[in-house]
Amino acid sequence: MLHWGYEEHNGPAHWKEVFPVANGDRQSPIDIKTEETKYDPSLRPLNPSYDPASAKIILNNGHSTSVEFDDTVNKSVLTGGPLSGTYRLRQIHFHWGSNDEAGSEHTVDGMKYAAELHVVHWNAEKYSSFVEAACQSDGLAVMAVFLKIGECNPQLNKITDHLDTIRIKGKKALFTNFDPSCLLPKSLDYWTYFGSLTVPPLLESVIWIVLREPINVCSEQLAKFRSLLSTAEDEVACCLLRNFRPPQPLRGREVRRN
Ligand SMILES: NS(=O)(=O)c1ccc(S(=O)(=O)NCc2cccs2)s1
Ligand SMILES: [Zn+2]
Repeated sequence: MLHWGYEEHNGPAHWKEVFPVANGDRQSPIDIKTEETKYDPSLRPLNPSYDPASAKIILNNGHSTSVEFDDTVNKSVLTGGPLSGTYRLRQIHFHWGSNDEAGSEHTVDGMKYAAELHVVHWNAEKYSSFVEAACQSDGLAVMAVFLKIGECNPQLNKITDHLDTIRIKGKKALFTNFDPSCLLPKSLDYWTYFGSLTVPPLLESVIWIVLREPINVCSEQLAKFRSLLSTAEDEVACCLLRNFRPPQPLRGREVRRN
């Protein structure tokens, strides 16, 4: 496999050839079987606290589009929920499918949503860098939000309005004054479990926090993500039509809910 991606020749089924942890016992995403989740009274309310000035750039890295934040200080953080300590906001990004019938990474009783937002944080209290944290079992905390097809979402336009300026892999543009809380649903009720990055290097360092309430987006908004290119300037243009990893074996893990 040349470089990992989401096509037949380099997609999720091939990743284990370069990243053997793909067959590990705490891989993500998973199918959440709601009847088997366990209520845990020790779980606290989630407490996201983000400063819009922390937003820096919007980027097409060839695998997704992300908004990168200034994570040199504790200005945008997530505390509470299943977390002990303060996790610092690093970036947000999306996963989507080639049509509205599939696109989310986590599924709920086998049901696929149209897309999924990931809000990535790292344990800046215990570790001195993101990359160090990404190698620790409690290093990262990713909040996942399901996107379902319905009314257009004016907040999402803040992202999709910029996608035509970063069509090509590697392109980035200034992007500030953005608080990702605007993309969270009313309820912050969640499921939580121990898992991994859903993209190579698939490191098993993520405390997953999956919000139970989806947000609405419309088909036209999702279509804009599919026009991003997974290829750079000097390559034959190829659209990033889908970028979700399918659910992985639970391997006896527990999924708790608040
Ligand atoms: N789908 S997901 O939430 O699991 C993420 C995808 C990419 C993420 S990252 O930007 O944090 N880089 C991950 C890293 C690269 C090298 C060391 S860690 S997190
Ligand atoms: Zn992701």
